[in-house]
Amino acid sequence: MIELEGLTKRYGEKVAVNNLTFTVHPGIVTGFLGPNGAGKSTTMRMMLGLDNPSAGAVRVDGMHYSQLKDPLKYIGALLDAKAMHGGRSAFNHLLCLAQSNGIPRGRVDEVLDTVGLTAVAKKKAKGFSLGMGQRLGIAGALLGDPEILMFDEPVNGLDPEGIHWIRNLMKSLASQGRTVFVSSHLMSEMALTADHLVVIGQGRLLADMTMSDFIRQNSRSYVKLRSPQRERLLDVLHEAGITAVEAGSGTLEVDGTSAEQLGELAASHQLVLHELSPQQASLEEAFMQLTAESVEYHAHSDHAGPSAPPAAEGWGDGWQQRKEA
Ligand SMILES: Nc1ncnc2c1ncn2[C@@H]1O[C@H](COP(=O)(O)OP(=O)(O)OP(=O)(O)O)[C@@H](O)[C@H]1O
Repeated sequence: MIELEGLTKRYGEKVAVNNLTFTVHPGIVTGFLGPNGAGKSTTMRMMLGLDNPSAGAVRVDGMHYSQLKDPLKYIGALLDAKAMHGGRSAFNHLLCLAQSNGIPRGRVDEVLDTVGLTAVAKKKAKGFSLGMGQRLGIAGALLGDPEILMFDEPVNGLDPEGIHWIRNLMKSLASQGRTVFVSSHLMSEMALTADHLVVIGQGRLLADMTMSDFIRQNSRSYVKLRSPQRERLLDVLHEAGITAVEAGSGTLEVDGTSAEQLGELAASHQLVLHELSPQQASLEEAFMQLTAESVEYHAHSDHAGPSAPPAAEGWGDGWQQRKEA
């Protein structure tokens, strides 16, 4: 596992990472999320001993990175896929890494095969596409057969087949009992891959919980109801002390009561329902709700009126209005 304790990084006045304490556990994929500039890369660099913390510590299997003998056998990482000697072939790049970490030569062919680069193993890395570079970086991470893997934006530049491949790779690494820690801005992808989430904003820890708890706690869940006996249904709900909000097109929305309870209530009054559907926000909506206040860099649309909110805050405002309705 990886343990962070009070991890802090200051660049002059700027506190890039602010007193982060959390543990990344084995056997699951942990997603690492945060808006641009939140401090994800800085945190990952400190986890790998590439940057020194201003305060606090990171332990990998109970040790500091610098104490690990042949670190690639403990922790494999993809941080910046372009950070390699472009003049070397893919094979030679991996061979150099293997030789400097006491890893057998035969492992190079194995990882090239795993990432699908065997056919271009002798080609120079500088001629590689972004996606091929990502695959080579992933091969480097897998080289030492480590128990801990860290990937910073691993699907960057990959085509849909490549994205599918990396998703399955991460899940299978976790199912083998390894610790998998991955950052990504692609929320739909993260929702499909991660079991657990660590979310930071402006360097601070905002959430450390399972994917389902995160979505539940940071979004509005409600039940959508439609009935040809709408007025009667409204009366029944009112009598039961349940508040329903009219959402247009004859649809009602109810907070705080389960679909099961609503269905049974309707049935006990012999009311016909055309729709009874629990609604849950997506990871993206939950993420934007939680991080709206810690987004540093807002995009402003030229077409939006002066009173239009920044894109990242739009959902939050709308949600508040709906919640209050
Ligand atoms: N070497 C540095 N010197 C000064 N400031 C830095 C340095 N490295 C990072 N920062 C600042 O620290 C903050 C965190 O940056 P970091 O790259 O860790 O964020 P991030 O979450 O990885 O962002 P992104 O999602 O955009 O990649 C940013 O405000 C950044 O400008």
